[in-house]
Amino acid sequence: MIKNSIILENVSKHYPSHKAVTDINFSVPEGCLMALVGHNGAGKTTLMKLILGLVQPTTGSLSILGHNPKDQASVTYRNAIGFLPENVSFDANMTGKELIAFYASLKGEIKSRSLELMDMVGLSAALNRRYKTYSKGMKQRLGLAQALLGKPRLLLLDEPTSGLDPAARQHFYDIIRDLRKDGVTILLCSHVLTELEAQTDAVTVMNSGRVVASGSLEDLRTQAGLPLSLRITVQEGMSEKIAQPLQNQNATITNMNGRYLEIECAPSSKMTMLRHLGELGSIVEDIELQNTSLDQLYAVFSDQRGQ
Ligand SMILES: Nc1ncnc2c1ncn2[C@@H]1O[C@H](COP(=O)(O)OP(=O)(O)OP(=O)(O)O)[C@@H](O)[C@H]1O
Repeated sequence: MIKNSIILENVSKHYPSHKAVTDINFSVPEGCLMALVGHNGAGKTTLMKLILGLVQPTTGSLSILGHNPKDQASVTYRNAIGFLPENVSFDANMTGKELIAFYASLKGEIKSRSLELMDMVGLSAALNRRYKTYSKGMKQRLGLAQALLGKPRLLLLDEPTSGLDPAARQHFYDIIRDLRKDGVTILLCSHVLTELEAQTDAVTVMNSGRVVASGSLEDLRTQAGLPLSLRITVQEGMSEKIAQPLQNQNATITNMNGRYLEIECAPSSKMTMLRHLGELGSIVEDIELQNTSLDQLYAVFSDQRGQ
């Protein structure tokens, strides 16, 4: 049976001045990477705070690694949670080595492991430099090393790649992949949808404090109902000849020249369309299926108000 590391049932957090999140339902299976996306102020950080037990829900219930964050009697499970906040900040005058040693001692982690983590995030050469001399990307990487102390089973990462250059981003996702191989569950907030697309198992889209869509990219593509795009390469001069038969199959031609046709069709008629193209034999030289990107899906769902 699939175990869920995070379960939220009808969770709301209403402040006197603002309804931060309303009636949230979603779960994250063990070992899954769930991306949480939404406009500024959509409620993503509030959800993370609820999961961490830093704020209590106005209504609804949460189960985090099998525990209710409200339950003060079972705080030890929190050692299995790592958190990287959006704006990491540490004591400016301490060195990286001193800082990681301090957080390691709080988590009961041995010193050698903290140095191993600093090496993993590429900060070995900066161990003896003061935090205030670190670049934004280095600060972020120190934050990640801190979040990984104590071998967490659940990681909450709020905009983890902000300030990282492309190589450091790549390195960050390499670390994430290794953690996932070990079964770590990850909830990651980000505005950088293009880089998330290849990394996530599932996406939850929030808008105005509500979940407007949640599921795998495939689920979201189905829910969005956007047409499927195909780019077809044909023998020179043959595009016009096959345009009409394709239109007869309910395809819409969006672009065409002698060698190429771009068409859109309903996702449900994908196989019919592919079979039809197969029957055209050697006229068709190549077919490229263009999946709806997370950016396009986000545009669809973020325009919707919560359900
Ligand atoms: N303690 C609070 N009291 C009142 N309103 C709050 C409080 N905390 C958050 N809010 C409001 O709740 C809404 C959701 O905030 P939250 O920080 O969760 O959004 P977010 O999706 O993380 O945004 P961002 O992407 O900008 O970080 C915002 O309108 C915010 O002003």
